[in-house]
Amino acid sequence: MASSATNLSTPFLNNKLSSVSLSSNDKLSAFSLIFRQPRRKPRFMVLSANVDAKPTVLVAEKLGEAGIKLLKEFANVDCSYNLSPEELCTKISLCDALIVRSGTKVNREVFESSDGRLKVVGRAGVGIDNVDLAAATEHGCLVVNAPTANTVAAAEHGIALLAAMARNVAQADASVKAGKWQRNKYVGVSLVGKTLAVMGFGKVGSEVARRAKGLGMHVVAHDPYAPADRARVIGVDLVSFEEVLATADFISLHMPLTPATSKMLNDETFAKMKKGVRIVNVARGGVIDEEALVKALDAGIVAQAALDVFNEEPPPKDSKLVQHEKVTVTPHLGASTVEAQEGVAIEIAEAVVGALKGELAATAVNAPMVPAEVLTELKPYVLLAEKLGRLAVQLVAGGSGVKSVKVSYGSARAPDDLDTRVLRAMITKGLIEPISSVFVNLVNADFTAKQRGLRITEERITLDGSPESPLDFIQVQIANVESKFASAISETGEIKLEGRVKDGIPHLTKVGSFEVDVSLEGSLILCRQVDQPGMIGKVGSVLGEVNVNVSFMSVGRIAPRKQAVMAIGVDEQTKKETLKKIGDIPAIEEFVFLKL
Ligand SMILES: NC(=O)c1ccc[n+]([C@@H]2O[C@H](COP(=O)([O-])OP(=O)(O)OC[C@H]3O[C@@H](n4cnc5c(N)ncnc54)[C@H](O)[C@@H]3O)[C@@H](O)[C@H]2O)c1
Ligand SMILES: O=C(O)[C@H](O)COP(=O)(O)O
Repeated sequence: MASSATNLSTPFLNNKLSSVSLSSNDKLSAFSLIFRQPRRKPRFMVLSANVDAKPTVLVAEKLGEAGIKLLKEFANVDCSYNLSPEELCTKISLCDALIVRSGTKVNREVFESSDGRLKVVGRAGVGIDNVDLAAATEHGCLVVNAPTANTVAAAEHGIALLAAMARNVAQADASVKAGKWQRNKYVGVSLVGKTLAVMGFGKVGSEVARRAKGLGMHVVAHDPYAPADRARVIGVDLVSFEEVLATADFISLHMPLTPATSKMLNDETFAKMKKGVRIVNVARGGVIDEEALVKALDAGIVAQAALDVFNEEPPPKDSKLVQHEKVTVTPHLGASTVEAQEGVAIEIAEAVVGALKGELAATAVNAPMVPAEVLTELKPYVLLAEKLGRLAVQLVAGGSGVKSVKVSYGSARAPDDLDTRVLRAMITKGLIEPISSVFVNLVNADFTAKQRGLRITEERITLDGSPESPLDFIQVQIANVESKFASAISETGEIKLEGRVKDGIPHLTKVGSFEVDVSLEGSLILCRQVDQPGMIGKVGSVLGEVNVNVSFMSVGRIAPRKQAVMAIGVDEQTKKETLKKIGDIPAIEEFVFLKL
């Protein structure tokens, strides 16, 4: 038996074991974590579902009809466009899901106003810079997007702007409509043979590159995270930022807006560009310092720009950039084709409905991406994990303050073949929910634990044997606490519980140093007694007298006629008087009632 312990600082982004320190004050809701099989395509991650009522989905921006139809099959759909921030905050407390495009700011206030009801935000498009992801996570709200359906539309718009800019299409059009005929003024530049630098070689960037090659351009790309083989397949060289600045005739921007990309094109970088460079932006306005661009246009460093996106949308009417004669603009139309909008609407409606049903979400933005097959396999262990957490925390004596929890996973699988993030989230849920009003799910588990100062350390125990099942046992230990049930304290001084899955059902198999075997269904009474004949009968008849059904009983003892722990599974809530009667049985030394 070998063991290893790991401490990782970004647990949800890592596929290995980790430790986290974690709290919060949300409301307990009717939502629960449910795991189901994917319906059609492999999906990742799961969420919560309102099991009581038809959910309400607020669609705050225009969405394709096909998506609305899908939503209506499952939910009450409120299509309210052009809401003011105040109106959005007022409506949101009545909604389980919200669907937006890029025009709605889903900020912290929106999550706070939802008062715990909002469970899913669907971004009908790619960019999620208008959604406060940190606030969503803190409120246990899943954010999903529709990352693929508008890729081609955005790439086509990029190419449309590139060509229109090079040939002055918009300016010439306006001139002819104004009654002029200025053939000499609108002489353009050719694309063929020119160097196009694609910045951000992701979905849209690579489609732009593919098309630009078809136009005979020499295409290079800058993207610190792009795989070299993707570039090779398209026939594009990945180059440094400096090289882009020095060599590009055209620059097309396709990165997300992040702190690192904000104002990436600024006074300093414009100064390094090849004189007469032309810039296309269908990514996000914020990646360009707009004032710096105006200066670079005036100075002739930048010959022309074609912009679909702006720092502020819509931009101010008197924006120097928009009004600049060398600038072609469109009102954030990259994703706006009939085909893309139908596709995006379907993609986001499916993701939101799936998440509300508790299915796996392929496009979760703020939650771990765990493959569906892994989740399916872990399903019984997920229940076991939550129940062990739930039991362990109920064993802590009041005032002890749980700070440090160690979880050990015994498995014959290779160390990198067991993703424990979901299990850790469920143990966290079990540990926190019984002692607070916080609703914990996969999205906010680590965050909630950290907030509460709860440190969870994970340890992997590699066992010999068949790696067929993912786990042999899970152990949960709470250190530095007193217990209501002294027998739950192990030889090493922690509250210790161990559980296994038997025939698909979670079982409690160890309490402190005592081996027991009780299926974790209903509720549980643990008694410590002096081992002697007739104890099972005595406790059983006290419960029978008040019609409490015993589902399971198991006795674990150190040695015959010495101390023993009896674990009794009961279906019903057991009254205090009945528990007192059990405690009054002379051989019973201590007992505790635990809700599962
Ligand atoms: N105008 C529109 O209507 C429209 C439509 C679709 C997408 N978009 C925007 O286009 C952008 C790209 O979308 P996508 O679907 O291709 O996203 P994507 O995630 O597939 O690609 C983004 C790429 O940018 C790269 N990147 C990240 N940081 C970078 C940096 N500092 N320098 C260079 N590259 C960096 C990433 O590695 C990734 O490969 C997003 O900002 C998105 O919001 C706009
Ligand atoms: O990020 C995106 O998907 C695009 O910017 C499209 O935004 P839209 O949905 O507001 O058109």
